[in-house]
Amino acid sequence: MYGEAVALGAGTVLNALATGVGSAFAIDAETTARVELDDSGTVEGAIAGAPDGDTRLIRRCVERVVDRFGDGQGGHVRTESDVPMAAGLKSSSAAANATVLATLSALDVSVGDDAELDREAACRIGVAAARDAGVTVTGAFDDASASMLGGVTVTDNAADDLLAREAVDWDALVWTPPARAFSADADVARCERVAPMADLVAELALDGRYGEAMTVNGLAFSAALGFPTDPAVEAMPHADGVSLSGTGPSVVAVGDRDGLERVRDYWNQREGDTWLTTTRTDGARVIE
Ligand SMILES: Nc1ncnc2c1ncn2[C@@H]1O[C@H](COP(=O)(O)OP(=O)(O)OP(=O)(O)O)[C@@H](O)[C@H]1O
Ligand SMILES: O=C(O)C1=C[C@@H](O)[C@@H](O)[C@H](O)C1
Repeated sequence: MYGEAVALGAGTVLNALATGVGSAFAIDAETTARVELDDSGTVEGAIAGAPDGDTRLIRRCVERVVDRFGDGQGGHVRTESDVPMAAGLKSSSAAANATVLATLSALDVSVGDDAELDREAACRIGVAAARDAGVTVTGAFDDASASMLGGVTVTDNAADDLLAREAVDWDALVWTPPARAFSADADVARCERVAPMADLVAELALDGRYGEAMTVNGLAFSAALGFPTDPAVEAMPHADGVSLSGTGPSVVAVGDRDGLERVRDYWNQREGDTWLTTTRTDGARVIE
C-alpha cells in the first residue's frame, strides 16, 4: 500500500502568535512525502538530508490517518523537501500536508471537492498532528491551509476557521539566513504584546491589502521576536510588501520582478540564501 504526495511552503502575511488570527501565502517550494503501509503496526519516519531530524510530526500524521481510515496498519514515511526546516517558510505544514495526502492515497481514500474528504478537512488532520507533536503554537492553520489549498489564506487558528482565501499571482523574493528558529520556541508573550498591530494587519489582509498587511506584520514581529528590520527597510522602496516570515528568520518580499531584483542586490550581500520565486495557487496534490 503506497502513496506519494507534494505540498507547498509558504510565506507570512500575519503571524498568528499574537491573536490567533493568521495569514499565509503558498510559494513555489515543495515537500514530497512517500508512504509505504504494512502490517507491522508501527510507523517509522525519515527526513532526506536530516538523519537526526525530528520525525514525530510525520509519524503522527500517518498514525492519525490510519486511526481514522485504516485498519491498524504501520509502515514508513520518508520526506524530501526544498523548504528549509525551521526557517519560517512553513516546512512543518508542508511536511504534514504531504504526509497526510500520501497516507490517504496509500489507503485509497480519495481527496477533493466531490470526494470522501476535501483538502481543507485533510489539512486539519495535519494540524491536529502538529499539535500532538508540539511543533506549533496555535496549530498554524494559516500556514497549513495556504500550503494545502494554494493562494493566500486568512484564518482563525483558535477555531481552525478559514476566514478568507484568494488565488494570488505574485513574484516573491526570499532571504533565508543560516540561523534556524523553531516555532515552538518562539516568545509568545512578546508576540501577544503586539496584538494591536496584529489586529490592524488582519483588517488590511481581510480587505485584500496584503502588501501593506505583511509589511506592518514584519515590523511588529521582528520587534517582538528580536530580528533585524534592516532587510525589510532595504526592500520597502522596491517591493509591494515585505515581512519576517513565520517565526523567522526568513524574510519574504513580494512585488514586481524588477523591484525584487533590486532588493536581491541588497540581500545577496547578507549571509544566507536569497532566491526569487513565485506564489502558487494550485496547492498540494497526490502524485500516486
Ligand atoms: N521535511 C520535513 N519532514 C519531516 N518533518 C519536518 C520537515 N520539515 C519540518 N518538519 C518538522 O517541522 C518542525 C519545524 O517546524 P517549525 O514550525 O518550527 O518550522 P517552520 O514550519 O519551517 O517555520 P514557521 O512555522 O515559523 O514558518 C521540524 O522540527 C520537524 O518536526
Ligand atoms: O506555530 C504556529 O502557530 C505558527 C507559526 C508561524 O508560522 C506563524 O507565522 C503562524 O501564523 C502560526
